[in-house]
Amino acid sequence: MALVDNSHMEQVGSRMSEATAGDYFALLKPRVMSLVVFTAFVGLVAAPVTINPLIAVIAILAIAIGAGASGALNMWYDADIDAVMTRTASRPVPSGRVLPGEALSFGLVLSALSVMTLGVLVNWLSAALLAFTIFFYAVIYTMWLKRWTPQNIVIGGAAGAFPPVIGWAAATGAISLESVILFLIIFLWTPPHFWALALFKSGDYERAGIPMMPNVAGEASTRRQIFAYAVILAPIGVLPWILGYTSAVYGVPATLLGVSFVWYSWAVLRMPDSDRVMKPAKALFGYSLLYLFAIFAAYLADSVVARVLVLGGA
Ligand code: HEM
Ligand SMILES: CC(C)=CCC/C(C)=C/CC/C(C)=C/COP(=O)(O)OP(=O)(O)O
Repeated sequence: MALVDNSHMEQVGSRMSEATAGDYFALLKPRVMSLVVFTAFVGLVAAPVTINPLIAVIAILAIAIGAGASGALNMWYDADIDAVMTRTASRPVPSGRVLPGEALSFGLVLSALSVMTLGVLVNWLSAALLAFTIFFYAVIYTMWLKRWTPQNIVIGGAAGAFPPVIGWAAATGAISLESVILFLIIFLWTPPHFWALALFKSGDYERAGIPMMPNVAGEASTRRQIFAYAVILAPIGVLPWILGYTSAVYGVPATLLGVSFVWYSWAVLRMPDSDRVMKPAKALFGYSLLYLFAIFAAYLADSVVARVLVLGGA
């Protein structure tokens, strides 16, 4: 059930907007999706096969376009709530630069294009996973969970965790335990990543009527849950090393990154209730981005080192 009025999203006749290319680019959520695409790239490169470089480039481009398309569909549907949140009010649709119908068509065309490209030129398992991920983010998360339950980003976060599995499937045509662990890392990372931000942006979500955890369960409970996810995430991040999938090139940084994640989350847990500046929450949000980039970069470095060693030994 929508908590806010959607009526302003009606398109006026067949009027065209005067959107620029930059507005369409913004519909792809390029900053967030750059990290999403990086995790897909790592899944593709770390998979234990040699993939044709041209096919690899096509696969990554298709995943990037599919991820962007899901962002455009999200912005089409969420225009009503984006309009009342300070962080999102100037996005292309709520600001009127792109009409809702244009954002919807853009998202649908790019979704179809990306899935078909992956299916025809790479393989149909990765295409099916991409289609499912777009559907999960644009429909299950955006149209349903986000406005309905404070567990929205726990369940919806699965969409953001799929890209390395898609990359892996593009390279191998299969899903393996190793790619499922990469999924788990992002899945467990998402709640602290997002709730840290929600703690210091809770006013925005309250105004928009979105049931994010701090508004529903309160700040103290959100901080405890952030800490719990961090404590589970830290060892799962080291699992690829423990299971022998990687060497210390990944294992050592993953351990340090995990310990630091728990440390930042501990600071959020210990934050006094009266702290209105929320420095620890802002620090954790920033660190969460560094963590995900660095742990996937370490995974990539590990697989490159392993290949070089194999080549050297051959
Ligand atoms: C349901 C899951 C997620 C939610 C609700 C969420 C939410 C957010 C929000 C609200 C922001 C604030 C800034 C903005 O709008 O640009 C943000 C920033 C960011 N998120 Fe997430 N996120 C999720 C998953 C992910 C995933 C899976 C990734 C990457 C793998 C990611 C990467 C980023 C990055 C890179 C930024 C910084 C963007 C910037 O500098 O503007 N997020 N996230
Ligand atoms: C390959 C593929 C399809 C990847 C998709 C990956 C994915 C689901 C990323 C989610 C990241 C994200 C921007 C969440 C924002 O949630 P929000 O919409 O609640 O945030 P907002 O308030 O900033 O719009």
